[in-house]
Amino acid sequence: MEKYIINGGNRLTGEISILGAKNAVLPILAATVIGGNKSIISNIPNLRDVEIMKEILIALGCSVDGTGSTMVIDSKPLNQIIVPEELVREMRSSIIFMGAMLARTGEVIISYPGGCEIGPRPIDLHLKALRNMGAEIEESHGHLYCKTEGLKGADIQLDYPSVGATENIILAGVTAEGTTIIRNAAREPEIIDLQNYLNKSGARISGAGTSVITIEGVKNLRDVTHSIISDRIVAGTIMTAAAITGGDIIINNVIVDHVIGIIAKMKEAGVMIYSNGTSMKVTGPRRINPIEMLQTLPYPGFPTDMQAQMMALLSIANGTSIISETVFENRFKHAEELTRMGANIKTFGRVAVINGVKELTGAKTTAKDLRGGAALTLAGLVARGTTEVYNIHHIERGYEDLHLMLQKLGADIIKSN
Ligand SMILES: CC(=O)N[C@H]1[C@@H](OP(=O)(O)OP(=O)(O)OC[C@H]2O[C@@H](n3ccc(=O)[nH]c3=O)[C@H](O)[C@@H]2O)O[C@H](CO)[C@@H](O)[C@@H]1O
Ligand SMILES: C=C(OP(=O)(O)O)C(=O)O
Repeated sequence: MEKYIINGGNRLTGEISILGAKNAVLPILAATVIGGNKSIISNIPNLRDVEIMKEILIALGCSVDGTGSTMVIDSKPLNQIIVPEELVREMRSSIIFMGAMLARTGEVIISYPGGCEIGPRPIDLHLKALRNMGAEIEESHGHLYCKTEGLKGADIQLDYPSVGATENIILAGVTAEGTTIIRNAAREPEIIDLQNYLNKSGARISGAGTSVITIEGVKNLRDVTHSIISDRIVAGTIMTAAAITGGDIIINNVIVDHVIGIIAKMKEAGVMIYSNGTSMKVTGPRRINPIEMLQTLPYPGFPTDMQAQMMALLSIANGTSIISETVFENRFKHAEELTRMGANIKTFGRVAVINGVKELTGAKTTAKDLRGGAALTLAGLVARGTTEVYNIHHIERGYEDLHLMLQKLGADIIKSN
């Protein structure tokens, strides 16, 4: 089983460039099946989740080609309606094939999605919306049998601005008859990237990035070339690496607008940040300030995907911080692991109280999920002695060679068997 071994204490300095966003590329790859067209997608990070998406596309009959960070997908030869269960169970984003395949073939058999265990993660909002659009969905033994005689535009009010449900509805609406309106839609930047990709191929979508999205159904999609936006959560993770080590890092190829919520909280913690559109200089203070209240919220609120990393940072703050996790029910598994490293953290349901300690000490820890694993790695950078992070396959779902990025910035970290 692969692990990271980190000898803490190095101040991280240097320059790094951020790659494409996992949460943007995954729904876009699912969307490539809709048109029976060719999509050339660039700036794709090399991640386990991307690999699984690729395997699903191939299993559905699509041709998938390309080198390095560019993928060429031709969905014309698609000839299957079953999305393989063992792949669907690997990650959450596989559920986006439901909307995409209903749009393409009017039929799909898919199981309940897997992914990080950070709460129950139901898909009721997806199912309700797709049923409203004319899909018949039967659930049996963990499988969803979905069929439609033809999707129809609908006016959909989401009870919660779910990212995945918003994406599924957009995809179902692309070639549906008439107009689909999503109210209380998720406003994440990755939704805008999905809209941009689809519109380049001839879809007629507007409003992504706001809470009302309108999709006018079209008959056909054409070939398309698209470059994925950079990953705001990887950028935030590297910002935390600078902050936690008292380092000084220039982060390039970041869309600063997408990390404003993260910058605000980092500044509260005493981190110095200078930015100019696509670059940031992040300098950690001598001692981190506590944050009175950090609450995770749908975008543009503070991202839940940065909560664990911030907890690692605040564990060495000069005082007490409170984190309230409002998005997922069970996303504090890293707290117990950080405690092994000397952190003083108490959790009460969805609230964590972090009493900052002067120093963390190296320990054997286990990544329980993707961002929790990143948080342990960050803590290891500053801990006295050696930290081992096990189960790094979780981390590799969302970070391309995190250890190499950190090595480049001066960290003493290796990946080992
Ligand atoms: C691949 C991807 O883009 N993943 C992101 C996406 O996940 P994902 O799309 O799964 O997140 P959602 O926005 O759908 O989920 C947010 C909350 O809504 C609940 N919910 C969701 C759908 C539903 O039908 N019913 C329901 O109750 C979920 O259980 C959760 O508590 O957004 C999350 C919230 O920003 C991020 O943490 C994930 O990194
Ligand atoms: C929870 C995450 O991803 P997913 O929705 O793919 O599990 C994440 O990126 O932190």
